[in-house]
Amino acid sequence: MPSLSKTFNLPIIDISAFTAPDDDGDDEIIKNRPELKIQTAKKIHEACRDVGFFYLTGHNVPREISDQVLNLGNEFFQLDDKEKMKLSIANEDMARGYQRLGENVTRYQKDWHEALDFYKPISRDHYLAKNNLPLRGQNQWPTYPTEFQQVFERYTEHMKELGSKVMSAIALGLGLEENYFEQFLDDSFWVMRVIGYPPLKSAESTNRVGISCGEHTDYGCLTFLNQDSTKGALQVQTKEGEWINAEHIPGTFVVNIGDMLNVWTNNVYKSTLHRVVHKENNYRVSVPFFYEPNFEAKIEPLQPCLDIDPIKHHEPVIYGEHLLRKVSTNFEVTS
Ligand SMILES: O=C(O)CCC(=O)C(=O)O
Ligand SMILES: [Fe+2]
Repeated sequence: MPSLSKTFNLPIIDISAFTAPDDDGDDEIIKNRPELKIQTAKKIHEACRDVGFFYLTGHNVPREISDQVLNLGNEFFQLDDKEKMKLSIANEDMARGYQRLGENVTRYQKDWHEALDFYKPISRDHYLAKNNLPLRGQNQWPTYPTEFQQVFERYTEHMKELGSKVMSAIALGLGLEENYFEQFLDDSFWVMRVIGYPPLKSAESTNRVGISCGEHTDYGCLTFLNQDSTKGALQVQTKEGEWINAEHIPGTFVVNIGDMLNVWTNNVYKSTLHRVVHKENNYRVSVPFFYEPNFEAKIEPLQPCLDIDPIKHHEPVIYGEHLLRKVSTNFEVTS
């Protein structure tokens, strides 16, 4: 039976206790930082436990740059197909690069979006390169718009910094030392997708199309979604199985947790199902940044979570192996 979709307010959490620089002049934060950190960590803990999704403010990523990445993404997708296909994932490693409409699949249905994917660059002696595996290649940067690479690389630095701050808050919220996760994240195998969504109605005569992006959980650690102002596109499933809209709120990121945090917390935190159903007439752009563990990181249930429930609900996972399994089922490439 189809579920209803309605607008619902996901928690909005201010992370400035973790992000505000010591010299930014906000005396209130500087004076009360330890206490504010604990309050913030508690809010994040509750959001991760209860919904797995929240909005983030106070993140210190300049608005100008998060708007710019959306605009540059939009400009790129307006190029003609021939130009875009010059960056096809088939040129490289079947993961880094451009995927045209319908090339992404979720549960055997084509997703109605096109995308450009970037991953952490790797060296020639990386395990992936030596074993000729997917992800072994180089990122394929568009030459037009000309400032694309430079802006997205700056954005990546901001997002890695933010990812590590949110993970400090998560560590505190779980009763761990603030820097606990650093050992697993200091060489984060991040992923950044630039996604373009034509209206869903443009897919009507195409075979096996599902929705704009089929329902899924994210497979890593934390996702920071930068979405344009299109209404009603991103939907999140509540514990009750109802689909609610995660509308654009200017100046925020939508943050959700991925499967690795579900393993780390032995199911205390949920990686929540979400999907995109873009019914408006405009061309929608979103840029999710996936802040992920190191490729070699071994993820297994954490002691504070086992103190609550000693039954281990997950076997240890090596993040890179998990990633390769996921990447190999994502695309259906036709020439
Ligand atoms: O475009 C969006 O709003 C969400 C995309 C998404 O969930 C994903 O790429 O994992
Ligand atoms: Fe997602």
